[in-house]
Amino acid sequence: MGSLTQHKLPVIDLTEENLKSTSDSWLTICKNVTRALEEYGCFTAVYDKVSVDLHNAVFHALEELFDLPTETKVQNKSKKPLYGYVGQIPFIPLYESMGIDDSNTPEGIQNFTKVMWPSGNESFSETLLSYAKLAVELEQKVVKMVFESYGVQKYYESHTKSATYLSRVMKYRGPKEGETNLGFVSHTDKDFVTILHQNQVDGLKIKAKDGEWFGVELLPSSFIVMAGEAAMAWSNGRLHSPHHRVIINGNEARYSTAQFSFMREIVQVPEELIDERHPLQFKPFDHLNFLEFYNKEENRRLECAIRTYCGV
Ligand SMILES: O=C(O)CCC(=O)C(=O)O
Ligand SMILES: [Fe+2]
Repeated sequence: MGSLTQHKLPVIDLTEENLKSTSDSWLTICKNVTRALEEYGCFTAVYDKVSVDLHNAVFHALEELFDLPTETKVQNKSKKPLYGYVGQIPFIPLYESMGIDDSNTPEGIQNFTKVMWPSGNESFSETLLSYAKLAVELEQKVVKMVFESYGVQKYYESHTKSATYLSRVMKYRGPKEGETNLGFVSHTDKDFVTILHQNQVDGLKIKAKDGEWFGVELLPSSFIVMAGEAAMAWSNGRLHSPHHRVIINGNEARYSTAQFSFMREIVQVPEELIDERHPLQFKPFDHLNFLEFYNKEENRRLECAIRTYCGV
């Protein structure tokens, strides 16, 4: 049955220029951001710090990366669960991805680059690092806004210090005749906040709370900001971590980047977010241990892994 609601993802202008010139107060914008993350679990952020040139450079760099032989790409490995190469999976044949740990630091990028190009690739490293730093800025801006709107800004600094970033870079090739167009299966992110960006090929689908799936169209200056299960637990269930998947229509390859934030320190619900109307829903948890838990075969299909892991 079709729904009467035509969902459209909220679009929030987070450019410096808009934040300076809008008649809305800072707190109003913070509340709009938080409301979008409560209602849809994500929104489209307009953010022009990533120039069109940098956007183009990132996706050229990713074409060069994915053109490497599979034997090289599978060398992207990590001790951490879910951090390395993913691809060659029969039920999602279009999908391939690699993880760059600490992508916002020169060391993180270099560690990745030297595995892919043992003799170095300065332009790849520079491009990806510049991009990751700006994506982290966007993530931190959004997290600050959420903390302020909940009146818990006093925890913002320690939260930021605890955050580490993983960039997952992805390629979805166009489907061949008769092949599935499912790019990636429905899932929720397991991190705190994800920043998604893509080349000119759309494909991301979001599941609204009423169960309806809807598509997202993105410009080079727009990013999807999405709450992961860790943010949902931290907010004591206020923020929504949405199911999403990727469907590829047409033959053009889609490239995208997902920047995930993971916490080094124990994550816990601020006491300000617990009261009679909002009793504690999640015990304090270790983010990396949660990933280990989710990585186990028997836990991969849980409806809400974080609730099973540390729900009260
Ligand atoms: O490619 C995309 O737009 C989404 C990727 C995604 O959902 C993920 O890596 O968790
Ligand atoms: Fe995702």
